[in-house]
Amino acid sequence: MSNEAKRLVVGTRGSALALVQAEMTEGLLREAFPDTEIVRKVIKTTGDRRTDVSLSEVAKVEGVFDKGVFIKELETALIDGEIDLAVHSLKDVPTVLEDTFEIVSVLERAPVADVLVTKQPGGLDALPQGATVATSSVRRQKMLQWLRPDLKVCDIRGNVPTRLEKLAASEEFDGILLAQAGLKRLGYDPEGKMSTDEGDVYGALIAPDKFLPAAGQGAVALEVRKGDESSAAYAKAICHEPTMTRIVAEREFLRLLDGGCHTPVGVSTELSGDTIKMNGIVFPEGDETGEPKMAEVTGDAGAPLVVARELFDSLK
Ligand SMILES: NCc1[nH]cc(CCC(=O)O)c1CC(=O)O
Repeated sequence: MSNEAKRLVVGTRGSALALVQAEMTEGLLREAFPDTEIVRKVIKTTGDRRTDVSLSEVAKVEGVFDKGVFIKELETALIDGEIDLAVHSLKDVPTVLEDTFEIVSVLERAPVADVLVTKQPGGLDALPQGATVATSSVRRQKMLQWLRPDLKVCDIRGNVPTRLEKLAASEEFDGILLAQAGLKRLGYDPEGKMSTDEGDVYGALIAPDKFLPAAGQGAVALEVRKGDESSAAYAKAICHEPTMTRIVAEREFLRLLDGGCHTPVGVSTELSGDTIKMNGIVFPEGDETGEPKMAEVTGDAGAPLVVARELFDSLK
């Protein structure tokens, strides 16, 4: 990197969670590069603008490629040179990027479980027969109805704090499903009482061995223009390698299944020494209510793509 006045512009969405994740990124960058000015630019995405319809509708209505609804405008800002580095929740990033972009780094991952948040404490076991749970994720819908066929599901939109408020105020549904990572990063206790302006709600973890997370859940990804070696070097300097190994494996598995965010797929990984253990679950698509397919494989953590393919092959 040259010696002229150095400046790096970090682009982020404006949601409370996105801002926390941007702050984490900027903090690490400032520590590693005290001589570089780290600047933030907040960008509104299609997904932030269209909170009136379901997420799958947003992609269709707005003509945004698959699940890029939370990233498209950040990528445009990268291309226009308005920002040098885009910070994303990795879960929201499509498994296949346009050729112009590259995910070059990830921050240390937060816990990956899903959390059931309800109006009464007690978690899943305390939810009455026939209760309704709101979620916009097909994976969460399918997994929930597989564990509890009596439950009904409905759609919900909005950022994490908004969803908690909607739950506290709702007459229509009794619970929502959220990522432990997002709640934790926003300062909520995912295993206890959470206060909102509309009242208190209660979180309970769902064991991730029963309820597999989305690929990349809890990870923060840093994206640059392909070929922008300077920005890539900044990002790579703060990369958490064990997280990178895991998310490469998880995203490869999802890519092989050709899944976007609307594919009912769960995947989890665990590193121990030189090995990586992967668990996968795939639900039949559409309105079918068949049994899911599940598999577990263990392999060389140095070859995450190979292990992901083994998991994929064992589910075919
Ligand atoms: N599109 C929603 C989204 N994207 C990332 C997170 C949470 C943080 C994460 O899982 O990385 C959430 C909300 C949720 O699932 O509760």
